[in-house]
Amino acid sequence: MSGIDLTDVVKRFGALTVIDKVNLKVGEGEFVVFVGPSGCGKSTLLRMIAGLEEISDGELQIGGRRMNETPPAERGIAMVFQSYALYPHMSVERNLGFALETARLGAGEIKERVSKVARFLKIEHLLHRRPAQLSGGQQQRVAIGRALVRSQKLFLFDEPLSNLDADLRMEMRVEIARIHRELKATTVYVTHDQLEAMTLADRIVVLKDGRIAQVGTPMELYERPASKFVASFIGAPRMNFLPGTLHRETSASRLEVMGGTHTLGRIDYDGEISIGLRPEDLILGGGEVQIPAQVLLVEPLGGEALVHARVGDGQMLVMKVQGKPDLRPNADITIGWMQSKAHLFGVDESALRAAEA
Ligand SMILES: Nc1ncnc2c1ncn2[C@@H]1O[C@H](COP(=O)(O)OP(=O)(O)OP(=O)(O)O)[C@@H](O)[C@H]1O
Repeated sequence: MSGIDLTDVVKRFGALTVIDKVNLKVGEGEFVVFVGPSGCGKSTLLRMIAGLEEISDGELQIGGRRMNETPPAERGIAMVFQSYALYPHMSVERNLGFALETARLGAGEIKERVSKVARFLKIEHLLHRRPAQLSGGQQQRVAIGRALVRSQKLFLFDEPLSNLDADLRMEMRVEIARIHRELKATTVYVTHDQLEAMTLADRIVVLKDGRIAQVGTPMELYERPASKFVASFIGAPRMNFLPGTLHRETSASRLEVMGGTHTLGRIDYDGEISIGLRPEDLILGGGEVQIPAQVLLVEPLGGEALVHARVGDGQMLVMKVQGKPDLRPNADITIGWMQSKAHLFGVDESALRAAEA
């Protein structure tokens, strides 16, 4: 039993509240990723689950048992940090087996478990090296191996890949996904990296100022962000925002944007809004709603390109298009979108939805 249950969990450092009544259930075997801006409390919350930070208020249960007062070593967790924290003077083999030595397992069993994990992570050929003789990716594999060797049911990762270059990050991301698929351990993972969050998570928890802004599957957060904050946080390049106005009428709403007026399904809201448009949902020279724009810059990315354009009185938009469009700076273009792809946010920044038909 390794599900996690956080109830009204609070963390204060002196007068500063950094985790503010968080409620969250992580199911057994689930992979949950914490994301949010720097300082929002991701690591603190993870460290509270690990027992490395005390819980000021509220309750933490793991596997249905209260853990607030339980020391880290007795929580049944394995943690992998950004800094690999390997022992520099020990071989990879001893680094992997050290926790088992301190748990007083016999030499035969330690050797067996270490070689099984080394085989699983494809680091058997490195067992006799010291950490300094390994690449960053290899060191991180050893750090993960050290967590695996203890056969815990709950894994906590704190930005484990952020010291690696882009290629290695991708390789290790695939590796972590494989480990989770095969071992099905409950996993909580903190990252800054969109791609890691979107590809690894069963559910993403978006934190803001020590509170949960939204919890959902990656696609739920991408397709139905609950607020402008979540919308701008999930997706790369970031969502564009244009100012607009909604007028509620008897059976429909009228949307004004950049001088044009459009009819939408009825939304129970009147007044100024922000229209959120993902770069990949903008259409060059098409769409139900179209606005004039001027090209600023085209960035070719290979199979696709980012077109930066100016609309209205100096507002900027980024559009993702397939191939390499033949557009010069200052060219006049039309940018459009389908109504169903526009995300509308009220002045309080929460998402506005059309009334169900
Ligand atoms: N020991 C401490 N004493 C006082 N304040 C702390 C302590 N540790 C963390 N904080 C504060 O708690 C808040 C949350 O920090 P935390 O490291 O959890 O954020 P984070 O979301 O993980 O940030 P980052 O993405 O930059 O790692 C920050 O405002 C931080 O300054």
